[in-house]
Amino acid sequence: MSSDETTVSGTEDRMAGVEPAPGVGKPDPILTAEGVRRSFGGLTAVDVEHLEVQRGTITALIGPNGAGKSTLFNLLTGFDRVDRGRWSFGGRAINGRRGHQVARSGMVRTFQLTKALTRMSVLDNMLLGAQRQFGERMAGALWRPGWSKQEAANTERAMALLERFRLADKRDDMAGSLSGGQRKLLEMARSLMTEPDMIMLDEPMAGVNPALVQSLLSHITSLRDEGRTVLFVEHDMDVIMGISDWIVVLAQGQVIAEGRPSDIKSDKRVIDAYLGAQEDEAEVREGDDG
Ligand SMILES: Nc1ncnc2c1ncn2[C@@H]1O[C@H](COP(=O)(O)OP(=O)(O)OP(=O)(O)O)[C@@H](O)[C@H]1O
Repeated sequence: MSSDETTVSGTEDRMAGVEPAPGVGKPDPILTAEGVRRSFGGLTAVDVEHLEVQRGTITALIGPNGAGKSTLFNLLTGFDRVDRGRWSFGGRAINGRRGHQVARSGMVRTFQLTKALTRMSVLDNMLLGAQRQFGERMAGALWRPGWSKQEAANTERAMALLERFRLADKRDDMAGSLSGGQRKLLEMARSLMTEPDMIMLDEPMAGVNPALVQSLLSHITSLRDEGRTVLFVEHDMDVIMGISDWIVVLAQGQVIAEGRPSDIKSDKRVIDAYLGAQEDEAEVREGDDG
C-alpha cells in the first residue's frame, strides 16, 4: 500500500464497494438531497436528481465555471430558495430552513470576509461566529443571567481555535490586515465556533500564497480526521485530487459523475466537460509565461 493510500485508508473502507456513478447511494450519508432545482429566469442553474454525501469524508464538488456549484451550496445551506426539492442532514429534513437554522443543525459554510468584517479584530470575527448559538437574541440586551459565562466560554473557545490555526498572535489585529491564506484560516476557524458536524468550504485555496497551501490542506484533513464531514468547492486540480476521498462533478447544474479521484481522472464525460478545458487553459497559461 502506498503512503497516499495509507492516509485515507479509514475513509476508503467506508467507500468500499460504492460504485462511481452519478447519484449513487452511500453507506452512511450525512446529507441526502433529492430533486433540488433552482432556475434564474430561463436558466436552470441547479437540477440535481439525487446526491448523497458520505459522513466523515472529504468530498469535492467540482465543475466548469457556471456549473452551479455555488448555487447548490447556497441552496443546501439555506442562503437561497429552491424552486423545488428536499434534503436532509443527519436524517432530518432541513429544506426550507434559513441559514442560521441550518448552521444550528450542524452544517456550516465558510464565508469570505465582507468589508464590515475586515474592519473588526480577528477575535471579534471569531466571537461573531459563535453568535448563532446564543447571541442573536442578545443584541441590545445589557445583561442577562448566563451572558458573561457564555461570553467567557466563547472567548476561550475562540482563543483555542486561534491557537490551532496559528492566528493567536493576530487576535487584536484587524481581519483586513491578514494575508489571503490567513483569511482562509480565519474563515475556517470561525466556522468551527459552533462545533459543526459538517463544514462546507467555498474555494479554500483561492488567493492563497503557495507557502500556506500545505498548512491549509493539513487543516482540512484534520477536520475529517476528527470526525467531521467536509464538502468543498475548488478549482485547483492538484488540491482536489490530493485530498478528496470522493469527487462529485457538476456540469450545467447536473451531477455528471462521482467517484474517487482515480475514477474521475479517467472519466470521459468529465474530461470532455471539464478536465480537458482545464488542461487547455493551463497550456495557454504556460505559453503566456514562456
Ligand atoms: N443570483 C443569480 N441571478 C441570476 N443568475 C445567477 C444567479 N446566481 C447564479 N446565476 C447563474 O447560475 C449559473 C450557475 O452559477 P454558479 O455561480 O452557481 O456556478 P459555479 O459553478 O459556482 O461557477 P464558478 O465556478 O464560476 O464560481 C450561472 O449561469 C450563473 O450566471
